[in-house]
Amino acid sequence: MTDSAPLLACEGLTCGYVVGHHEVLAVDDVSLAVHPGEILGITGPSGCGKSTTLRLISGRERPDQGRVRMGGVDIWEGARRGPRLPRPGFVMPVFQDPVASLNRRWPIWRSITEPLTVGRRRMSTDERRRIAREQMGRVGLGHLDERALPARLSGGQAQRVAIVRALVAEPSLVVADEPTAALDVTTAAGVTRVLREAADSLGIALVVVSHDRNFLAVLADRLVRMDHGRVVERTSREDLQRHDPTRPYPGHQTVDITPADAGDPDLEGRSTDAPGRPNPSNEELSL
Ligand SMILES: Nc1ncnc2c1ncn2[C@@H]1O[C@H](COP(=O)(O)OP(=O)(O)OP(=O)(O)O)[C@@H](O)[C@H]1O
Repeated sequence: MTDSAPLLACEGLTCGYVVGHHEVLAVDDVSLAVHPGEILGITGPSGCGKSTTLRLISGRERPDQGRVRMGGVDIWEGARRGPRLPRPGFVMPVFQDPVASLNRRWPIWRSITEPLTVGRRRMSTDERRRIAREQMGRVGLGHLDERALPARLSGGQAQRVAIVRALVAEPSLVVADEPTAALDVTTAAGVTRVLREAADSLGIALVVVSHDRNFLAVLADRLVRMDHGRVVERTSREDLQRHDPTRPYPGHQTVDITPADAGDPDLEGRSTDAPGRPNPSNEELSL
């Protein structure tokens, strides 16, 4: 893992918005990288630039300055309209509000398999329903009717559907913005296991934004903390887990925040030693 090239490498990302007569610098010189199978957490107070960073690194928004490279390719170099992703479905999003992220008029089989139809062969309804059922079974939703509408699902069920939808076309990168914020603790733990499994068994890289540092301490391999648009702290998983989670995090080890191509710890890969990683023992959750 440590020898692998970063799947996502961002350097010097800067993004501002004009609000009235002022410019808000939402993201200020952010550099980070993620490797296949790695989960990077981004945390920080409200308004510090987490969601904007996620939009920039997933190609949903163009930075004012800086580069976003996916699979070694600068996605904005020479781009006239949208980003030039390595392939369709290379990056998939998971949003905070799972029900709102699904088309409320579509049965869930249609939402789950919709990414499979983009730029690919036509698939019959029967085939799509079969695939949806198969995918649902893998995240503990095998008992649900794939013809149900999202309104029939609980928040946790809807988020699993949204995650399956994000994973079905085998993305290389999944970006998730507060994926458990709308869920209770138990449901959130199930969703956390599904995300971890996606990284471990499918080698998918994940970038997860959350204001909840304890949640990220369990899920992520590395954590960056942002404040006022900047990365102010980078923490390894080992450092996170050395700390008693029942107490607030004091100043744990702060490492350098130099640009990604100048010896950035983000580019040096993840640690494989992850003692506190949630154990995805539930077979149903296996992806
Ligand atoms: N489309 C936009 N237009 C104007 N200002 C924006 C826009 N998007 C973000 N901002 C501003 O940029 C700053 C960073 O916002 P962002 O949503 O990225 O922060 P955040 O850390 O995700 O916040 P939260 O945790 O509350 O969602 C904020 O001051 C916000 O008001």
